[in-house]
Amino acid sequence: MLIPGDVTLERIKSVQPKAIILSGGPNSVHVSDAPQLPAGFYDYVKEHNIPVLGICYGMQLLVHSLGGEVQTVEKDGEYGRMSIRTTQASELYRDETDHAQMVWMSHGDKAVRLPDGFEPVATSEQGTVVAIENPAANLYGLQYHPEVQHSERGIATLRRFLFDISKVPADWKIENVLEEEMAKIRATVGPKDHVICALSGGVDSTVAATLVHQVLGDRLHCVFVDNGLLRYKEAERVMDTFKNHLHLPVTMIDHSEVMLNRLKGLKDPEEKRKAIGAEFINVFQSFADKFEKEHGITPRYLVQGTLYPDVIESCPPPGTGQKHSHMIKSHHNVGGLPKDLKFTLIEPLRELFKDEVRALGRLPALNVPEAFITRHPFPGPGLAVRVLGDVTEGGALDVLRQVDEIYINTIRDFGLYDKIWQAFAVFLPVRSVGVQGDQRTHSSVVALRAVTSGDGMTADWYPFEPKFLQTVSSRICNGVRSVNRVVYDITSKPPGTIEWE
Ligand SMILES: Nc1ncnc2c1ncn2[C@@H]1O[C@H](COP(=O)(O)OP(=O)(O)OP(=O)(O)O)[C@@H](O)[C@H]1O
Ligand SMILES: O=c1[nH]c(=O)c2[nH+]cn([C@@H]3O[C@H](COP(=O)(O)O)[C@@H](O)[C@H]3O)c2[nH]1
Ligand SMILES: NC(=O)CC[C@H](N)C(=O)O
Ligand SMILES: [Mg+2]
Repeated sequence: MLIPGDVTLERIKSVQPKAIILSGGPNSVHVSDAPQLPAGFYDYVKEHNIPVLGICYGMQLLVHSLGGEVQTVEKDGEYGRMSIRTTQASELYRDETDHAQMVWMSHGDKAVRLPDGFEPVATSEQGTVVAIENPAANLYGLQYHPEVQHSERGIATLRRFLFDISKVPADWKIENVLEEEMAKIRATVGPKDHVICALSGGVDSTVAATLVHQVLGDRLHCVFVDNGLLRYKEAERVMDTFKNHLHLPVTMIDHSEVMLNRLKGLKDPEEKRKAIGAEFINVFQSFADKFEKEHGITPRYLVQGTLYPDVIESCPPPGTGQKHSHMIKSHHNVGGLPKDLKFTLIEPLRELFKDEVRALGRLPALNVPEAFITRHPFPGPGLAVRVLGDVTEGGALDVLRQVDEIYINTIRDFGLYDKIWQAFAVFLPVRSVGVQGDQRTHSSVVALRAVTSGDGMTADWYPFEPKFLQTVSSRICNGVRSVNRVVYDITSKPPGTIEWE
């Protein structure tokens, strides 16, 4: 169970935890309103012998609150990939002494003195203490993120903490999520209610729509919006696949003119995201109004394929108590929603990550075709977050469509599509000098991005072979007249994000 970091001890007691994980967060323990442990926390966990694991900020909080010292480092922050090594036998790693692994880090503070009773059991290449434990008190800390896919043995360490040290039963099953979410929909939506589903052709909304459709049947009305920010021939392709493979009734609404007019002149990524979120809702509202006129019933519910990362990265919604997390970017379907939203949202995937959604979609009960399950994610704001700045300037969207199509086709030609989690091109708001056919050119620059990931929360850049890069670069410059330079993005997340805006 997830509960906010600033709850009372009574709230913690009410869930009768078998183990407690204190998560990471953007604060430093030295900031005055940083999340603290409630008074009496250590007495409570000691009395009930509840193991506690602090991750990143959580570990720093353990160290700080128990009398150790945490310092903010000026240089040598650790963001992204880092090698660590266990230094002695421990409870967390059992007898794995002197064992190296690659982990993912994201911190600028570190523990420089440990509280009494704690031992350092692993350190990073840069000498930072990255794992600590006090087994007698059942307290553990990891400075890196074991929960992310790129931490090699992270899941094994979490399993060790939860199932061996804490003896928590391993009974979470994706099948249970399916049943619980279907039951929630049955309990929420009345027998005569009609529901709209925002359907994009992506994995998440397709799985969400299939799940809701099983409960509501023809009272579900799927709407696919052509927002003018889609990829090359995307609208035709999506409508075609729905018709031929999924057999869900979908209405396509062309909103591209309104959307592009609204985006004219907008340069700030957040302003763009908010405008797009609002326009999406305008489309669903008009659809609901029209439905009411025709059928005398107002659809009051809106299904979206929102995932947990969309929620974490967006401005924390009011009332969730998540005041300590930072807004990274407003996902159009969460932080980009207008304040006066008239729909009640149905988001059956809201607490899941992408790999879990893929597993859900593959369950025989849903049986979503593999072509949907394995698609690379494509963000709702589409090419608008890949044309940096004003998307309506200088034909950038068209150039990007052509470049993206060549890039993805080349990835397919090289048999790499399923090895890459997401790949796309970015149109940069700069021009570079080139020479083509002995003529000077002053033309566009595009960046290519390809990442590996499991859930989109962290990512690493994909190490293409030189042969691929040579081929794709010449195909793009030869095939798209106004591009004379191609660059490849070699930034992991963190410190970058996957999209550029
Ligand atoms: N063009 C669109 N038309 C209608 N709804 C959309 C569109 N794009 C996005 N949405 C809605 O916004 C939600 C979030 O978009 P997002 O891109 O994260 O998910 P997805 O498209 O379903 O899956 P994926 O992440 O694999 O692309 C979608 O699940 C869907 O409900
Ligand atoms: O539907 C979406 N609406 C959005 O506003 C949005 N912003 C980012 N993304 C997708 O989320 C994943 C993580 O992206 P970032 O590292 O850029 O935050 C990547 O898969 C991104 O493509 C979005 N999807
Ligand atoms: N990811 C985190 O929990 C970061 C913790 C803290 N803000 C740091 O930079 O050290
Ligand atoms: Mg999408």
